[in-house]
Amino acid sequence: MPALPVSGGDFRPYEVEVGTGLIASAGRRVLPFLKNRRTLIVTDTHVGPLHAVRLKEVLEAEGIAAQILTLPAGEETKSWEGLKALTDGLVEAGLDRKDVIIALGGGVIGDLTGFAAAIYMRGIDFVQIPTTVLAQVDSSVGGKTAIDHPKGKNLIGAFHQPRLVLCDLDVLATLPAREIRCGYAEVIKYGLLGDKAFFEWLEANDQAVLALEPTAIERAVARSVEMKAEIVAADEREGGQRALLNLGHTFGHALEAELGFGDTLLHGEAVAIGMGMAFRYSARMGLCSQAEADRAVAAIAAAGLPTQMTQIRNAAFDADTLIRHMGHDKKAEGGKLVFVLVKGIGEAFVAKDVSADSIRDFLISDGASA
Ligand SMILES: NC(=O)c1ccc[n+]([C@@H]2O[C@H](COP(=O)([O-])OP(=O)(O)OC[C@H]3O[C@@H](n4cnc5c(N)ncnc54)[C@H](O)[C@@H]3O)[C@@H](O)[C@H]2O)c1
Ligand SMILES: O=C(O)C(=O)C[C@@H](O)[C@H](O)[C@H](O)COP(=O)(O)O
Ligand SMILES: [Zn+2]
Repeated sequence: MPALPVSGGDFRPYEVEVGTGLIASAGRRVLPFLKNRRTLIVTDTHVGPLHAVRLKEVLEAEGIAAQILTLPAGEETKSWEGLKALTDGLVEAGLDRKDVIIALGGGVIGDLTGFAAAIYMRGIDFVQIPTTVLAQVDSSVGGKTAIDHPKGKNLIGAFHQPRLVLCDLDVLATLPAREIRCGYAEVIKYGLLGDKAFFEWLEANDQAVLALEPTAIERAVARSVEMKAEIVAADEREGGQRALLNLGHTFGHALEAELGFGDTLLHGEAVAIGMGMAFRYSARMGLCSQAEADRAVAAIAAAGLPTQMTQIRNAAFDADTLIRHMGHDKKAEGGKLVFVLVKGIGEAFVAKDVSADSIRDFLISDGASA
């Protein structure tokens, strides 16, 4: 399929390639961006043994000197410690401003490498080779890079767009089923926030997407990237409509923060629950019909994703503690919470007039403790 452009915004345009055999031809594809014919591949301990050596060989066959830096797999690496290890590695590798780093991994490696690229020598280029469904459909595109802070998700970061994104569908074959479901949460998010026809296609094809059937996964990734590219081009810095990509995230990030950013609750699962909550809250407030909310929740659950915080653990989450976490949400303005709510499936909007009391009442009705 033709490359998808991310262009039209106030940033240097770039392309997202979606297809098979992209790592096999990565040397030729990244070469135009490498002035020094050398690079550092940043990966993690799961992806490295599976895909990094092959990428290095492909690059070397094109005359590109490639080193590999492997960081521990998992959300914990999106931290000051992970950033220190990576920036130390960049210094040790002697990379200069004309060099390009390659992020080979999921959203953790992509967000961390993008942030390191944004600050190393005040900014060098990077290429994204996302290896999870989630990273292909969401995190590799759009230039949000960050690490987590114990108080909140992605609190330390920068906008820094990649030069190129290669979404090689072949690498998804080694992905655990739980991670495929996490990626699906961000895929269905696009339908829920702004494309009811895509949502309906997903309702009918969810199992084919989850089974990575070639035409289904290609369509799911391509449509997601297309929607993200359009929104990012219109509003790179989230002054307005980019916030729609945050559907489910105010609730989801609060749950992630409360659980300490480990693997008890993965980001995609948190977003799945958060979207369930956003639809239930919207229905409770009379903004959307109960039938639409039930349909959205049923479609998320049909993919084997959780939709309620009561599914995470037996002990109830404390409503006020969750609201405190929400206070660290980057959408909050002057201490007021901002939520992405819905009028129906495919009709998300940004709500700035949400009272903390109504959220508290909702959280308690949804399983939190008072
Ligand atoms: N920047 C953005 O716009 C954006 C968007 C969405 C999510 N995110 C961030 O992305 C992160 C989540 O990303 P993720 O879900 O990709 O998690 P991840 O990077 O932790 O990857 C998930 C797991 O799969 C493993 N893995 C990755 N590719 C594999 C492969 N091909 N085969 C086998 N194992 C593989 C990883 O080692 C890890 O254990 C979160 O930190 C989230 O905040 C950022
Ligand atoms: O690209 C965006 O914009 C998003 O909101 C995509 C989200 O899926 C992603 O999780 C993002 O990292 C959240 O951003 P944050 O600004 O809420 O930390
Ligand atoms: Zn997300």
